[in-house]
Amino acid sequence: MASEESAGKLRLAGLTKRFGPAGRRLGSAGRRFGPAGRRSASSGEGGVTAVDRLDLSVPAGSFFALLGPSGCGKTTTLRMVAGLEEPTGGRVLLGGEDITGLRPYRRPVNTVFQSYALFPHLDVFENVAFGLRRRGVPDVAGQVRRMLALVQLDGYDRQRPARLSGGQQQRVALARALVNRPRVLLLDEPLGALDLALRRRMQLELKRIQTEVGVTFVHVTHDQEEAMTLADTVAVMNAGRIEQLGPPAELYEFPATAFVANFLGRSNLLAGTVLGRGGDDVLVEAYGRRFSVPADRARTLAGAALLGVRPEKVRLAGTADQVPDGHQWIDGTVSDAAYLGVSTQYLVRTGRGVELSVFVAADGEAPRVPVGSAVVAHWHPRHAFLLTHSSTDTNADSSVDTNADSSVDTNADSSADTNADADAATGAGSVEASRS
Ligand SMILES: Nc1ncnc2c1ncn2[C@@H]1O[C@H](COP(=O)(O)OP(=O)(O)OP(=O)(O)O)[C@@H](O)[C@H]1O
Repeated sequence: MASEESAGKLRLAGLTKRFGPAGRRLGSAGRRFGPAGRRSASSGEGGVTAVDRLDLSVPAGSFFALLGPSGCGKTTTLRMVAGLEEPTGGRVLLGGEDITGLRPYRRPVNTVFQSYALFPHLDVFENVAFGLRRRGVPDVAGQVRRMLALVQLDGYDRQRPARLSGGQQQRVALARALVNRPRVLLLDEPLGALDLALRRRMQLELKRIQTEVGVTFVHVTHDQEEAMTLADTVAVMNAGRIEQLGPPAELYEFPATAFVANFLGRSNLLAGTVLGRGGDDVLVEAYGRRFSVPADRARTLAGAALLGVRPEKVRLAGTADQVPDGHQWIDGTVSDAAYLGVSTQYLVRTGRGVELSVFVAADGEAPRVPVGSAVVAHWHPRHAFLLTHSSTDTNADSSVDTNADSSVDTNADSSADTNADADAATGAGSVEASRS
Protein backbone atom coordinates (compact mmCIF):
# COMPACT_ATOMS: atom_id res chain seq x y z
CA MET A 1 0.00 0.00 0.00
CA ALA A 2 1.40 3.38 -0.95
CA SER A 3 2.12 5.89 1.78
CA GLU A 4 0.15 9.12 1.85
CA GLU A 5 3.09 11.04 0.32
CA SER A 6 3.73 8.66 -2.56
CA ALA A 7 0.08 7.83 -3.31
CA GLY A 8 0.00 10.41 -6.09
CA LYS A 9 3.23 9.32 -7.72
CA LEU A 10 2.56 8.42 -11.33
CA ARG A 11 4.86 6.22 -13.34
CA LEU A 12 4.58 5.29 -16.99
CA ALA A 13 6.74 2.31 -17.90
CA GLY A 14 7.27 1.62 -21.58
CA LEU A 15 3.77 2.90 -22.33
CA THR A 16 2.94 2.39 -25.99
CA LYS A 17 -0.07 2.93 -28.20
CA ARG A 18 -0.32 1.88 -31.81
CA PHE A 19 -3.42 2.59 -33.81
CA GLY A 20 -4.19 0.23 -36.64
CA PRO A 21 -4.91 1.35 -40.19
CA ALA A 22 -8.07 3.46 -40.54
CA GLY A 23 -8.36 3.98 -36.80
CA ARG A 24 -8.59 0.27 -35.89
CA ARG A 25 -7.55 -0.07 -32.28
CA LEU A 26 -4.78 -2.44 -31.38
CA GLY A 27 -5.35 -3.29 -27.74
CA SER A 28 -3.26 -5.97 -26.07
CA ALA A 29 -6.38 -7.87 -25.03
CA GLY A 30 -8.58 -6.79 -27.91
CA ARG A 31 -10.80 -4.83 -25.53
CA ARG A 32 -12.04 -1.34 -26.28
CA PHE A 33 -12.15 1.25 -23.57
CA GLY A 34 -12.83 4.43 -25.47
CA PRO A 35 -15.12 5.45 -28.28
CA ALA A 36 -14.34 4.65 -31.89
CA GLY A 37 -11.36 6.28 -33.59
CA ARG A 38 -11.92 9.87 -34.47
CA ARG A 39 -8.87 10.74 -36.50
CA SER A 40 -7.25 9.14 -39.42
CA ALA A 41 -3.75 7.88 -38.91
CA SER A 42 -1.35 8.51 -41.70
CA SER A 43 1.74 6.42 -41.39
CA GLY A 44 1.87 3.35 -43.51
CA GLU A 45 0.10 0.05 -43.54
CA GLY A 46 0.99 -0.72 -39.92
CA GLY A 47 -0.99 2.31 -38.74
CA VAL A 48 0.51 4.90 -36.45
CA THR A 49 2.50 4.62 -33.24
CA ALA A 50 0.94 7.45 -31.29
CA VAL A 51 2.93 6.80 -28.10
CA ASP A 52 6.24 5.00 -28.27
CA ARG A 53 7.63 3.30 -25.13
CA LEU A 54 7.12 6.24 -22.84
CA ASP A 55 9.06 6.09 -19.59
CA LEU A 56 8.56 8.80 -17.04
CA SER A 57 7.89 9.46 -13.38
CA VAL A 58 5.74 12.23 -12.02
CA PRO A 59 6.47 12.96 -8.33
CA ALA A 60 3.45 13.04 -6.03
CA GLY A 61 2.01 16.51 -5.58
CA SER A 62 3.86 18.03 -8.52
CA PHE A 63 2.60 19.97 -11.51
CA PHE A 64 3.71 18.13 -14.62
CA ALA A 65 3.19 19.36 -18.19
CA LEU A 66 3.26 17.28 -21.35
CA LEU A 67 4.14 19.76 -24.08
CA GLY A 68 4.30 19.08 -27.78
CA PRO A 69 2.90 19.90 -31.21
CA SER A 70 -0.44 18.67 -32.46
CA GLY A 71 -0.43 14.92 -33.07
CA CYS A 72 2.65 14.09 -30.95
CA GLY A 73 0.68 11.74 -28.67
CA LYS A 74 -0.15 13.90 -25.63
CA THR A 75 -3.86 13.19 -25.51
CA THR A 76 -3.38 9.50 -26.18
CA THR A 77 -0.97 9.34 -23.23
CA LEU A 78 -3.47 11.08 -20.98
CA ARG A 79 -6.28 8.81 -22.11
CA MET A 80 -4.21 5.75 -21.28
CA VAL A 81 -3.62 7.09 -17.77
CA ALA A 82 -7.35 7.76 -17.41
CA GLY A 83 -8.19 4.28 -18.69
CA LEU A 84 -10.04 5.63 -21.73
CA GLU A 85 -7.53 4.11 -24.11
CA GLU A 86 -6.01 0.67 -23.80
CA PRO A 87 -2.20 0.58 -24.18
CA THR A 88 -0.65 -1.68 -26.78
CA GLY A 89 2.23 -2.19 -24.37
CA GLY A 90 3.70 -0.97 -21.10
CA ARG A 91 2.20 -0.12 -17.74
CA VAL A 92 0.66 2.71 -15.75
CA LEU A 93 1.57 2.72 -12.05
CA LEU A 94 0.01 4.96 -9.45
CA GLY A 95 1.56 5.08 -5.99
CA GLY A 96 3.47 1.92 -6.94
CA GLU A 97 0.28 0.05 -7.84
CA ASP A 98 -0.25 -1.25 -11.39
CA ILE A 99 -3.53 0.27 -12.62
CA THR A 100 -3.10 -0.59 -16.31
CA GLY A 101 -6.01 -3.03 -16.33
CA LEU A 102 -8.43 -1.01 -14.19
CA ARG A 103 -11.63 0.40 -15.67
CA PRO A 104 -11.69 4.22 -15.79
CA TYR A 105 -14.13 4.62 -12.87
CA ARG A 106 -11.99 2.39 -10.66
CA ARG A 107 -8.96 4.65 -11.06
CA PRO A 108 -8.34 7.39 -8.48
CA VAL A 109 -7.87 9.74 -11.41
CA ASN A 110 -10.10 12.50 -12.77
CA THR A 111 -9.92 14.40 -16.03
CA VAL A 112 -10.70 17.98 -16.99
CA PHE A 113 -11.23 18.48 -20.71
CA GLN A 114 -11.07 21.54 -22.90
CA SER A 115 -14.76 21.12 -23.61
CA TYR A 116 -15.69 21.35 -19.86
CA ALA A 117 -18.14 18.40 -20.21
CA LEU A 118 -20.56 19.86 -17.66
CA PHE A 119 -24.13 18.60 -17.31
CA PRO A 120 -26.16 21.39 -18.94
CA HIS A 121 -29.39 20.53 -17.10
CA LEU A 122 -27.78 20.68 -13.64
CA ASP A 123 -26.79 23.84 -11.81
CA VAL A 124 -23.26 24.53 -10.62
CA PHE A 125 -23.86 22.99 -7.20
CA GLU A 126 -25.33 19.79 -8.62
CA ASN A 127 -22.61 19.48 -11.24
CA VAL A 128 -19.99 19.52 -8.49
CA ALA A 129 -22.06 17.30 -6.18
CA PHE A 130 -22.74 14.66 -8.83
CA GLY A 131 -19.83 12.33 -8.13
CA LEU A 132 -20.26 12.63 -4.35
CA ARG A 133 -23.96 11.78 -4.51
CA ARG A 134 -23.29 8.74 -6.68
CA ARG A 135 -20.89 7.43 -4.11
CA GLY A 136 -23.18 8.23 -1.20
CA VAL A 137 -20.57 10.42 0.47
CA PRO A 138 -21.72 12.29 3.63
CA ASP A 139 -21.65 16.09 3.91
CA VAL A 140 -22.10 16.73 0.20
CA ALA A 141 -23.10 20.36 0.79
CA GLY A 142 -20.04 21.15 2.89
CA GLN A 143 -17.64 19.60 0.41
CA VAL A 144 -19.23 21.28 -2.59
CA ARG A 145 -19.10 24.68 -0.90
CA ARG A 146 -15.45 24.25 0.02
CA MET A 147 -14.65 23.38 -3.59
CA LEU A 148 -16.62 26.33 -4.97
CA ALA A 149 -14.73 28.59 -2.58
CA LEU A 150 -11.44 27.09 -3.79
CA VAL A 151 -12.24 27.91 -7.41
CA GLN A 152 -13.72 31.28 -6.37
CA LEU A 153 -17.26 30.55 -7.47
CA ASP A 154 -19.09 31.07 -4.18
CA GLY A 155 -22.51 32.47 -4.86
CA TYR A 156 -22.83 30.76 -8.24
CA ASP A 157 -24.39 27.53 -6.85
CA ARG A 158 -27.72 27.84 -8.57
CA GLN A 159 -26.53 29.06 -11.96
CA ARG A 160 -26.78 26.80 -14.98
CA PRO A 161 -23.51 26.25 -16.92
CA ALA A 162 -24.89 27.96 -20.03
CA ARG A 163 -25.08 31.25 -18.12
CA LEU A 164 -21.42 31.15 -17.12
CA SER A 165 -18.38 32.42 -19.02
CA GLY A 166 -15.84 29.96 -20.42
CA GLY A 167 -13.46 30.60 -17.54
CA GLN A 168 -16.23 30.07 -14.98
CA GLN A 169 -17.33 26.85 -16.65
CA GLN A 170 -13.77 25.58 -16.51
CA ARG A 171 -13.67 26.40 -12.79
CA VAL A 172 -16.81 24.30 -12.29
CA ALA A 173 -15.18 21.44 -14.21
CA LEU A 174 -12.13 21.75 -11.95
CA ALA A 175 -14.24 21.77 -8.79
CA ARG A 176 -16.21 18.78 -10.03
CA ALA A 177 -13.03 16.83 -10.64
CA LEU A 178 -11.24 17.86 -7.43
CA VAL A 179 -14.19 17.23 -5.13
CA ASN A 180 -13.64 13.50 -5.74
CA ARG A 181 -10.17 13.84 -4.21
CA PRO A 182 -8.35 12.16 -7.08
CA ARG A 183 -4.74 11.19 -6.57
CA VAL A 184 -3.97 12.52 -10.02
CA LEU A 185 -5.82 15.20 -11.97
CA LEU A 186 -5.42 15.02 -15.74
CA LEU A 187 -5.95 18.26 -17.66
CA ASP A 188 -6.28 18.01 -21.43
CA GLU A 189 -5.77 21.50 -22.93
CA PRO A 190 -8.18 22.79 -20.27
CA LEU A 191 -7.65 26.44 -21.22
CA GLY A 192 -7.61 25.89 -24.97
CA ALA A 193 -11.05 27.39 -25.56
CA LEU A 194 -10.37 30.61 -23.66
CA ASP A 195 -9.18 33.89 -25.14
CA LEU A 196 -5.58 34.82 -24.49
CA ALA A 197 -6.10 37.25 -21.59
CA LEU A 198 -8.44 34.88 -19.73
CA ARG A 199 -6.13 32.01 -20.47
CA ARG A 200 -3.21 33.79 -18.81
CA ARG A 201 -5.37 34.62 -15.77
CA MET A 202 -6.60 31.04 -15.50
CA GLN A 203 -3.02 29.74 -15.67
CA LEU A 204 -2.21 31.63 -12.48
CA GLU A 205 -5.43 30.35 -10.93
CA LEU A 206 -4.63 26.76 -11.84
CA LYS A 207 -1.21 27.08 -10.27
CA ARG A 208 -2.70 28.50 -7.08
CA ILE A 209 -5.32 25.75 -6.89
CA GLN A 210 -2.75 23.01 -7.45
CA THR A 211 -0.53 24.42 -4.71
CA GLU A 212 -3.51 24.58 -2.35
CA VAL A 213 -4.81 21.05 -2.93
CA GLY A 214 -1.40 19.40 -3.41
CA VAL A 215 -2.82 16.89 -5.91
CA THR A 216 -0.56 15.64 -8.73
CA PHE A 217 -1.55 17.55 -11.88
CA VAL A 218 -0.68 16.25 -15.35
CA HIS A 219 -1.40 19.01 -17.84
CA VAL A 220 -1.38 18.56 -21.61
CA THR A 221 -0.72 21.60 -23.78
CA HIS A 222 0.89 22.70 -27.02
CA ASP A 223 1.48 26.19 -25.57
CA GLN A 224 5.06 26.50 -24.37
CA GLU A 225 4.36 29.60 -22.31
CA GLU A 226 1.55 27.79 -20.51
CA ALA A 227 3.75 24.80 -19.74
CA MET A 228 6.55 27.03 -18.48
CA THR A 229 4.22 29.16 -16.35
CA LEU A 230 2.53 26.23 -14.68
CA ALA A 231 4.75 23.24 -14.42
CA ASP A 232 7.47 22.14 -12.02
CA THR A 233 8.51 19.66 -14.67
CA VAL A 234 7.92 19.82 -18.42
CA ALA A 235 8.22 16.84 -20.77
CA VAL A 236 8.60 17.88 -24.40
CA MET A 237 7.02 15.26 -26.64
CA ASN A 238 7.68 14.73 -30.31
CA ALA A 239 6.34 11.91 -32.48
CA GLY A 240 5.27 9.74 -29.56
CA ARG A 241 8.48 10.11 -27.57
CA ILE A 242 9.87 12.35 -24.86
CA GLU A 243 12.64 14.53 -26.27
CA GLN A 244 13.54 16.08 -22.93
CA LEU A 245 12.15 16.28 -19.44
CA GLY A 246 13.07 18.67 -16.65
CA PRO A 247 12.34 21.99 -14.95
CA PRO A 248 11.30 24.64 -17.50
CA ALA A 249 14.40 26.82 -16.96
CA GLU A 250 16.69 23.86 -17.54
CA LEU A 251 14.96 22.97 -20.82
CA TYR A 252 15.13 26.55 -21.98
CA GLU A 253 18.74 27.20 -20.95
CA PHE A 254 20.19 23.90 -22.08
CA PRO A 255 17.95 22.11 -24.58
CA ALA A 256 18.90 18.55 -25.45
CA THR A 257 17.81 18.53 -29.09
CA ALA A 258 17.17 20.88 -31.98
CA PHE A 259 13.46 20.15 -31.62
CA VAL A 260 13.40 21.30 -27.99
CA ALA A 261 15.63 24.29 -28.78
CA ASN A 262 13.03 25.51 -31.24
CA PHE A 263 9.82 24.33 -29.60
CA LEU A 264 10.60 26.10 -26.33
CA GLY A 265 11.29 29.59 -27.63
CA ARG A 266 13.60 30.07 -30.60
CA SER A 267 17.23 29.26 -31.17
CA ASN A 268 19.87 30.08 -33.73
CA LEU A 269 21.44 26.76 -34.68
CA LEU A 270 24.68 26.83 -36.66
CA ALA A 271 25.78 23.59 -38.29
CA GLY A 272 29.46 22.82 -37.66
CA THR A 273 32.03 20.20 -36.77
CA VAL A 274 33.57 19.57 -33.37
CA LEU A 275 37.36 20.05 -33.47
CA GLY A 276 37.94 18.73 -29.96
CA ARG A 277 38.50 19.91 -26.40
CA GLY A 278 40.40 23.08 -25.61
CA GLY A 279 40.74 23.32 -21.83
CA ASP A 280 37.27 23.64 -20.31
CA ASP A 281 35.76 24.33 -23.71
CA VAL A 282 34.72 22.40 -26.76
CA LEU A 283 35.90 23.93 -30.03
CA VAL A 284 33.68 23.96 -33.07
CA GLU A 285 34.25 25.03 -36.63
CA ALA A 286 31.31 26.51 -38.48
CA TYR A 287 31.29 28.58 -41.67
CA GLY A 288 35.06 28.92 -41.67
CA ARG A 289 35.08 30.38 -38.16
CA ARG A 290 35.99 28.86 -34.82
CA PHE A 291 33.66 28.99 -31.87
CA SER A 292 33.86 27.61 -28.37
CA VAL A 293 31.28 26.34 -25.92
CA PRO A 294 31.91 25.49 -22.24
CA ALA A 295 32.24 21.70 -22.03
CA ASP A 296 29.37 21.50 -19.53
CA ARG A 297 27.10 23.05 -22.15
CA ALA A 298 28.06 20.57 -24.86
CA ARG A 299 26.01 17.46 -25.54
CA THR A 300 28.53 16.12 -28.00
CA LEU A 301 32.33 16.06 -28.08
CA ALA A 302 32.85 14.88 -31.65
CA GLY A 303 31.41 14.90 -35.15
CA ALA A 304 28.65 16.98 -36.68
CA ALA A 305 27.16 19.43 -34.24
CA LEU A 306 24.78 22.35 -33.93
CA LEU A 307 26.00 25.42 -32.12
CA GLY A 308 22.99 27.05 -30.49
CA VAL A 309 22.42 30.53 -29.13
CA ARG A 310 19.12 32.14 -28.17
CA PRO A 311 18.21 35.32 -30.11
CA GLU A 312 17.99 37.37 -26.91
CA LYS A 313 21.55 36.40 -26.01
CA VAL A 314 22.94 37.82 -29.25
CA ARG A 315 23.97 41.48 -29.39
CA LEU A 316 24.68 43.70 -32.34
CA ALA A 317 27.77 45.84 -32.84
CA GLY A 318 28.78 48.05 -35.73
CA THR A 319 32.27 46.65 -36.23
CA ALA A 320 34.33 43.72 -34.95
CA ASP A 321 36.52 45.98 -32.78
CA GLN A 322 33.41 47.00 -30.79
CA VAL A 323 32.83 43.38 -29.78
CA PRO A 324 33.60 42.91 -26.05
CA ASP A 325 36.53 40.70 -25.05
CA GLY A 326 35.64 37.06 -24.77
CA HIS A 327 32.63 37.34 -27.09
CA GLN A 328 32.37 35.42 -30.33
CA TRP A 329 30.99 36.96 -33.43
CA ILE A 330 29.85 36.62 -36.97
CA ASP A 331 29.30 39.53 -39.34
CA GLY A 332 26.41 40.17 -41.65
CA THR A 333 23.72 42.55 -42.85
CA VAL A 334 20.36 43.32 -41.27
CA SER A 335 17.82 41.83 -43.66
CA ASP A 336 14.69 42.44 -41.60
CA ALA A 337 13.65 44.41 -38.52
CA ALA A 338 10.32 44.01 -36.74
CA TYR A 339 9.35 46.37 -33.93
CA LEU A 340 7.29 44.43 -31.36
CA GLY A 341 7.03 46.92 -28.52
CA VAL A 342 8.96 44.99 -25.86
CA SER A 343 11.71 44.19 -28.32
CA THR A 344 12.88 44.65 -31.86
CA GLN A 345 13.54 41.44 -33.72
CA TYR A 346 16.26 41.54 -36.35
CA LEU A 347 17.29 39.04 -38.97
CA VAL A 348 20.98 39.19 -39.78
CA ARG A 349 22.06 37.51 -43.01
CA THR A 350 25.71 36.56 -42.86
CA GLY A 351 28.00 36.25 -45.84
CA ARG A 352 28.09 32.55 -45.22
CA GLY A 353 24.42 32.05 -45.94
CA VAL A 354 23.31 31.81 -42.32
CA GLU A 355 20.43 33.89 -41.06
CA LEU A 356 20.54 34.78 -37.37
CA SER A 357 17.67 36.03 -35.23
CA VAL A 358 18.54 38.76 -32.76
CA PHE A 359 16.08 40.17 -30.18
CA VAL A 360 16.98 43.59 -28.88
CA ALA A 361 15.07 44.58 -25.74
CA ALA A 362 13.30 47.91 -26.04
CA ASP A 363 14.95 49.70 -23.13
CA GLY A 364 14.78 53.08 -24.77
CA GLU A 365 18.59 53.19 -25.07
CA ALA A 366 19.37 51.13 -28.14
CA PRO A 367 18.93 52.96 -31.43
CA ARG A 368 17.03 51.10 -34.13
CA VAL A 369 19.27 49.48 -36.72
CA PRO A 370 18.02 50.10 -40.27
CA VAL A 371 17.58 47.22 -42.69
CA GLY A 372 20.66 46.98 -44.90
CA SER A 373 23.13 47.97 -42.12
CA ALA A 374 26.36 46.02 -41.85
CA VAL A 375 26.51 44.58 -38.32
CA VAL A 376 28.47 42.16 -36.19
CA ALA A 377 26.36 39.71 -34.19
CA HIS A 378 28.14 38.59 -31.02
CA TRP A 379 27.52 36.56 -27.87
CA HIS A 380 29.33 35.22 -24.85
CA PRO A 381 30.22 31.53 -25.16
CA ARG A 382 28.57 30.76 -21.82
CA HIS A 383 25.25 31.54 -23.52
CA ALA A 384 25.87 29.03 -26.30
CA PHE A 385 25.08 25.32 -26.25
CA LEU A 386 26.16 22.45 -28.43
CA LEU A 387 23.91 19.67 -29.75
CA THR A 388 24.49 16.56 -31.76
CA HIS A 389 23.50 17.26 -35.36
CA SER A 390 21.34 14.33 -36.33
CA SER A 391 20.10 13.64 -39.82
CA THR A 392 16.53 14.39 -38.71
CA ASP A 393 17.28 17.94 -37.58
CA THR A 394 15.60 20.29 -39.98
CA ASN A 395 16.05 23.54 -38.12
CA ALA A 396 19.76 24.06 -38.43
CA ASP A 397 21.09 27.37 -39.64
CA SER A 398 17.98 29.25 -38.90
CA SER A 399 15.83 30.37 -36.10
CA VAL A 400 12.49 28.78 -36.69
CA ASP A 401 9.43 29.36 -34.61
CA THR A 402 7.79 25.96 -34.42
CA ASN A 403 5.37 27.22 -31.85
CA ALA A 404 2.68 28.45 -34.14
CA ASP A 405 -0.65 28.08 -32.47
CA SER A 406 -1.78 24.83 -33.94
CA SER A 407 -5.42 24.08 -33.92
CA VAL A 408 -6.45 21.89 -31.10
CA ASP A 409 -8.86 19.06 -31.31
CA THR A 410 -11.71 19.88 -29.04
CA ASN A 411 -12.12 16.34 -27.81
CA ALA A 412 -15.46 15.90 -29.45
CA ASP A 413 -15.80 12.51 -27.87
CA SER A 414 -14.58 13.41 -24.45
CA SER A 415 -17.84 14.47 -22.89
CA ALA A 416 -19.22 11.06 -23.69
CA ASP A 417 -16.28 9.40 -21.95
CA THR A 418 -16.64 11.69 -19.02
CA ASN A 419 -20.29 11.56 -18.41
CA ALA A 420 -20.59 7.85 -18.85
CA ASP A 421 -18.61 7.57 -15.65
CA ALA A 422 -19.30 10.84 -14.02
CA ASP A 423 -16.54 10.27 -11.51
CA ALA A 424 -14.13 10.57 -14.36
CA ALA A 425 -15.67 13.96 -15.09
CA THR A 426 -14.65 14.73 -13.77
CA GLY A 427 14.04 38.49 -21.18
CA ALA A 428 15.02 38.99 -23.00
CA GLY A 429 18.61 39.63 -21.92
CA SER A 430 19.61 43.19 -22.41
CA VAL A 431 20.87 43.48 -25.92
CA GLU A 432 22.29 46.60 -27.35
CA ALA A 433 22.72 47.77 -30.87
CA SER A 434 25.78 49.91 -31.09
CA ARG A 435 25.15 51.11 -34.57
CA SER A 436 22.29 52.95 -36.06
N1 LIG B 1 -8.54 6.89 -32.42
C1 LIG B 1 -7.51 7.04 -33.21
N2 LIG B 1 -7.37 6.27 -34.32
C2 LIG B 1 -6.30 6.40 -35.11
N3 LIG B 1 -5.30 7.27 -34.90
C3 LIG B 1 -5.39 8.06 -33.81
C4 LIG B 1 -6.50 7.99 -32.90
N4 LIG B 1 -6.31 8.90 -31.93
C5 LIG B 1 -5.13 9.51 -32.19
N5 LIG B 1 -4.58 9.00 -33.31
C6 LIG B 1 -3.31 9.40 -33.92
O1 LIG B 1 -2.31 9.29 -32.93
C7 LIG B 1 -1.40 10.38 -33.03
C8 LIG B 1 -1.35 11.12 -31.69
O2 LIG B 1 -2.61 11.73 -31.45
P1 LIG B 1 -2.93 12.54 -30.10
O3 LIG B 1 -4.34 12.97 -30.15
O4 LIG B 1 -2.51 11.75 -28.93
O5 LIG B 1 -1.95 13.78 -30.28
P2 LIG B 1 -1.91 15.14 -29.48
O6 LIG B 1 -0.48 15.43 -29.24
O7 LIG B 1 -2.80 15.10 -28.29
O8 LIG B 1 -2.48 16.16 -30.54
P3 LIG B 1 -3.53 17.39 -30.36
O9 LIG B 1 -2.77 18.45 -29.60
O10 LIG B 1 -3.84 17.77 -31.76
O11 LIG B 1 -4.70 16.86 -29.60
C9 LIG B 1 -1.87 11.23 -34.19
O12 LIG B 1 -1.15 10.83 -35.34
C10 LIG B 1 -3.32 10.86 -34.32
O13 LIG B 1 -3.77 11.03 -35.65
